Amino acid sequence: MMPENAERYDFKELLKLPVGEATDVEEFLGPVQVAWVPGKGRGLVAARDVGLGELLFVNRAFQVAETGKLLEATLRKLEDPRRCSDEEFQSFFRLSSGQGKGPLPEFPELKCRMRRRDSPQPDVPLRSVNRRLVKDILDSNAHELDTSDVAKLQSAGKLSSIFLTASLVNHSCRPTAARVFLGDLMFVRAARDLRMGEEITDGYISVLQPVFERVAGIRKRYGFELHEDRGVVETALLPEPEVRAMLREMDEVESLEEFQALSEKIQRLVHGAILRLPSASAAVQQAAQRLGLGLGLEKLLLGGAGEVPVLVATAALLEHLGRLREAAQAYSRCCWLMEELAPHNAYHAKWALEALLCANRAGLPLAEYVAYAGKVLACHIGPGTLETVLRCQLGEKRSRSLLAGHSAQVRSWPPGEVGILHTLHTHGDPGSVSSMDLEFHLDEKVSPAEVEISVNQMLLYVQVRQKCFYLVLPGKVDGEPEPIRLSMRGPGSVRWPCAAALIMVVQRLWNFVKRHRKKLIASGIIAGGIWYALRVYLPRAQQRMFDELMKALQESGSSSDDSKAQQRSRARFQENQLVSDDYARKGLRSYEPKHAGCFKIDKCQQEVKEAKAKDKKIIAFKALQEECLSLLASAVYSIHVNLLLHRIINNIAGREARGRLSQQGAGATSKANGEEDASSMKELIDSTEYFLKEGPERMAAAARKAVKAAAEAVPLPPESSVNSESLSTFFVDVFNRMDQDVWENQKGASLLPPAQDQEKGSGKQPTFGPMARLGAIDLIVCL
Ligand SMILES: C[S@@+](CC[C@H](N)C(=O)[O-])C[C@H]1O[C@@H](n2cnc3c(N)ncnc32)[C@H](O)[C@@H]1O
Repeated sequence: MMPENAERYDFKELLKLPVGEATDVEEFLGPVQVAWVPGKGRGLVAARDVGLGELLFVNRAFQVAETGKLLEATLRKLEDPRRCSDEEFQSFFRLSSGQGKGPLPEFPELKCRMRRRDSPQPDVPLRSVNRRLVKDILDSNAHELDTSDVAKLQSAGKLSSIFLTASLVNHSCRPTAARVFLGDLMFVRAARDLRMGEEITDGYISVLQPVFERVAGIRKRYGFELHEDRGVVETALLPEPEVRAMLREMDEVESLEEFQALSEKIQRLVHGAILRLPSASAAVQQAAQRLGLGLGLEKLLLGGAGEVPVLVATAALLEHLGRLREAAQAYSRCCWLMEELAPHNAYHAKWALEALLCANRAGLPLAEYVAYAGKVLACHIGPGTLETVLRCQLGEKRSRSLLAGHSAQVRSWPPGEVGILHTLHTHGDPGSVSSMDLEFHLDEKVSPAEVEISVNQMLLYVQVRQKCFYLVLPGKVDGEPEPIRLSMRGPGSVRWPCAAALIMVVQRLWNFVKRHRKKLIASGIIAGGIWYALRVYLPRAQQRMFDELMKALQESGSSSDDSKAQQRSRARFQENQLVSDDYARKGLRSYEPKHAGCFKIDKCQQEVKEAKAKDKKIIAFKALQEECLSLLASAVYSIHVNLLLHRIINNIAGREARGRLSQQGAGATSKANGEEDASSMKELIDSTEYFLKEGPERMAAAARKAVKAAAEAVPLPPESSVNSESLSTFFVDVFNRMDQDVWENQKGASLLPPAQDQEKGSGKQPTFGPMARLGAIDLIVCL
């Protein structure tokens, strides 16, 4: 890795090195020389005009060590002649030990040094070294190496180092140089265009802080006072209490909206400050003029009012929320500020990369973002390093597709910013302005019709849409300057605004499609599925649901009809029951005396009374008991049979006949069924009449027989006492026997008139008609 000239360093390899790693790479000394700088001691200046990004020098660390161990490591190296040459030893002790710590020697000679190998001679005596002095030199000149990890390629631990040439670089709150650490080397480049003799400066502390914090930080850490034009202007225009209030608010802000609101507040504060410039003291105005400010004044003041951390937080939050287009713009705006504050330092490089990556994810056209990030990285690390850094971050394939077709053409403003860059040339004496040429580079989103320009005293206002820019003129304006010659340049072609806009839209669409091919295909399939579901499946499903609903409604309607019919039929049935029970009661009036005449209760009582002997009395008693129980059983059974026959006639037989009628349809009743129903009904009516006339005797006989048989199974008094349980068993037995006699054995003759016994003489028992019989059995089971 021997550089033939300044740009022959192999950055692909250098970028892979861990921070602080020793290298064999040759140092480089470019267009720089040592000079006295008023108020600062020695410093490095440009030996000729230098272009932006030009390599100024490459310096190898004299010593690298863990932070906190640098002093010991440096002492050991200085003491040992095998490791530290006399020339290096002398150069080290020519370094500043801090302001006011003794006179500075003449300019040390700048030279390139090869990496020194430890000498093999074993017996060289060690040097004696002033520990205190070494400590002071390190305090004034040491660098921490943990800011170089821009590309996130290297894991920078907490390492400190001391460089012999780079230690001649003074601090500025508007640095002119950018440095990066690669291995044990420091690369220093021009961060702006430099004129011959212009000082090469670096930021010892963060120059993104307000002036009072920068002053205090330098005083505390390096022990010298800051006297700079930036600080003078800032102190005069930005009142410290107002900036402190902003900083306090910054600590309390929690949401994106609050950050955005705070950013707007800071911008209002800064715009108010700029308007105060014309009424500021002559010293402040001269300091502003020396800074050569145009838009830079706004940027510097925004930096001093704390806009950068607010903007970085806003960008990070937008990125986190997936609002990538806005995030890309916010990072671009950070870069826009850095152009003035600390161009091409590690932060600037980081935010240029973030803007590019967000724009890529947002599907924005990348040409400008690539060009800008390429420019910033070229000035921060070296030419062509964007590709290497992207490859390490995104991988070979993605970085290649991101960079495809984009030339690394260097553009001098951050993309994504609705704004203008300007070069301002004035003619006439300094101190008054009567005519000027202004050249605006508009970005493609701005047309000249959207730009308004007005001049007032030292300020020239340029209003682009909602944004206001202030240009501080190098002298007072005498009246309205005439003529203002304005030329517009840049990609914002206004000749064919519609066509240009259309082409831009198509281009963006095409880029988007190319980038998100797979997602678009998947989205198309999903959208097709949703369309099918909505247009085809949904109407079908709705129709099916509608049909089912109608069916359910019909069913519920018919079931309610059914239940009404059931209610009606039940009411009719109950009414019929009442009617038939009434008939049954009337029938019993003639039945009762006949039934009573069938039982000889009085005679049995008499026999009990008349019996003298105990056993005869018991026999008489048993006969009385059987007669009474038979009367009871016969009476109950008769009542039931009587009710039963009437209910069968009025309800059951009638209902069965009606049911058959409705099943077959009105008027469709078969003749055979009709005749059968009529003959069954006649059987029942005849049976009822026969029962009421002849039944008492037959019931009494059946009851007596059943009681006699049951009394043999269930002992009765006086042999045994009875309780409700034994009585219940007894009567169940009695009625079962009566059932058998009357129904099951089909000795229906007891209930049937002799005329019904059609097969009389045939040897067969007479029976009920099948329908009447079924109904009767149902009813008996219920009873
Ligand atoms: C790293 S040295 C820079 C070179 C130093 N001027 C010299 O002559 O060796 C740091 C010292 O330079 C001086 N210095 C650097 N920047 C300065 C500044 N902006 N204003 C005043 N003194 C500065 C301070 O004395 C500081 O301690």
